[in-house]
Amino acid sequence: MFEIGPSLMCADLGNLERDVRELDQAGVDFYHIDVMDGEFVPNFTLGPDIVKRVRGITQKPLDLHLMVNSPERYVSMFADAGANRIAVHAESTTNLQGTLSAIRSAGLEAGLAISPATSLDVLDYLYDVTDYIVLMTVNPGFAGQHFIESMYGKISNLKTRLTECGLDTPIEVDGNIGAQTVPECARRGATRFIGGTSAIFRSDASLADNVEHMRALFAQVMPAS
Ligand SMILES: O=C(CO)[C@H](O)[C@H](O)COP(=O)(O)O
Repeated sequence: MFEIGPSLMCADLGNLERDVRELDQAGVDFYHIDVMDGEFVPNFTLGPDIVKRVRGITQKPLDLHLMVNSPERYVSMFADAGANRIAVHAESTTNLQGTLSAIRSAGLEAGLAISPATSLDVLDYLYDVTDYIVLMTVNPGFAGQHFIESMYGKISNLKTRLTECGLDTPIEVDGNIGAQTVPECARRGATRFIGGTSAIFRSDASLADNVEHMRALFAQVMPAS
């Protein structure tokens, strides 16, 4: 029921293959790959060549978070590189509905990424083209930030809206997801957890141990998970 997706922008990029193989062994559920263009957010991260390389190492789903302007330009590029899911932000395109539909038409799952200050109303006419929601718990752009406390209430509100619509759309939380935040996010309805610098890529333990610690946090919420 709860899934772990390591955020590869936080991996040791000089040893990416080693990290992915170790995380595969540890049984993570998918990989989260952040794509930034230095315009939509003030940072640069990973691109199609890295997606292709990771696709050659693992069979797990590749979950892309596009923090780029006009992401519709890149859907087929990332589909060809081996992505399984692509999430985009409302603020990044003038045709959000069309972009989500194009992601689906390319055979991928379409995700709506929602920044901390963006209202959940953005979903109102998009439920039928949205396969999952990435609820950002920090402002997009950088790893290692503080969790924005008001996002707990936002997760609950989102869960309520989805339930009222009879939907079980996965809620993915991203940003400072770790020991302090996982249990409360899970209690409020998040089911996919992006593990970055706070959870998976900590230097004080092995990747496998960190995955195990995350699973232990889920068990606090739902002992049978
Ligand atoms: O999307 C992101 C930043 O925009 C990262 O995936 C995310 O922040 C993970 O890193 P951390 O757990 O250190 O916050």
